[in-house]
Amino acid sequence: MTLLQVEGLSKIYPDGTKALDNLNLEIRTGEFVVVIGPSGAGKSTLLRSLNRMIEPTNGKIRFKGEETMGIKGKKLREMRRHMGMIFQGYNLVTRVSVIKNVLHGRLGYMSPFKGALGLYSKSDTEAAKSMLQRVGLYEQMYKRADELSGGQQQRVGIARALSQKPDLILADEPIASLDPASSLTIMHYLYTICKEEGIACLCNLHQVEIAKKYATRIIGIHKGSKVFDGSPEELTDDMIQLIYNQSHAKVKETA
Ligand SMILES: Nc1ncnc2c1ncn2[C@@H]1O[C@H](COP(=O)(O)OP(=O)(O)OP(=O)(O)O)[C@@H](O)[C@H]1O
Repeated sequence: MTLLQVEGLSKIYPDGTKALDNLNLEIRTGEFVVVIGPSGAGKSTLLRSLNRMIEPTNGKIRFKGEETMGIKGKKLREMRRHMGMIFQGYNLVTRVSVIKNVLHGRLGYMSPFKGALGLYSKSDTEAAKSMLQRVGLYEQMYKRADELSGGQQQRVGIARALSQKPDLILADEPIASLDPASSLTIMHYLYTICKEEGIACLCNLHQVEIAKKYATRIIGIHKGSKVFDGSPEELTDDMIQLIYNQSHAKVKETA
């Protein structure tokens, strides 16, 4: 089933940089899609345009059957509840506990008053504990977030995104700040939990080998355009060369 449909998405930044150029994309329920492409290709701009952290210049975005371009206020907040975001720099509130960071994923479901006072329900708290169990951090839940290693902080980031009960996770270079071993641990948790929960994931990565290991589908972007859309098997070495090095006019789109 189609979860997200993007048509003709473009983003021109105020300084004239064309970061996305008429991009089309479809994500189905439960897919694990990895976006690759050279630095500056527009990967972050794409992810952030989908949840409207960045305002696209043009195009249509349909999420769970609803047009999301132009929606504001309550409707935008409701849409964002269903799109969890994972960041390269984790974006935790480092001075508060691990479990509080996970509970922040519930803020979109609470009144601003209850949220400001941290009045989380018992069931939210129990769910947060169970998320932390799943990412192997149950024992660390009352530590301050900044007492954890980078890899552990990113596991908190995953648990926080999951506590939103999202249909889609947008992961913007989730392993770019981590060593190779921690990177694989993070990808393992992200992939496994998304699969188990039936959550779709759109993940930007620089590491092509890791993309091929986990993705059910890979999208290659170059200068803001989609130039490859296919299975990991279809992403041959020649195709990788073309995505990273050459004019996308030569790159065959496979889907
Ligand atoms: N706020 C901004 N204002 C102007 N140009 C921007 C802005 N943010 C990004 N860009 C430009 O838009 C283009 C796409 O940037 P983006 O960060 O989306 O690429 P990326 O593929 O995620 O790169 P990287 O892999 O290095 O993170 C680049 O040319 C970048 O310099």
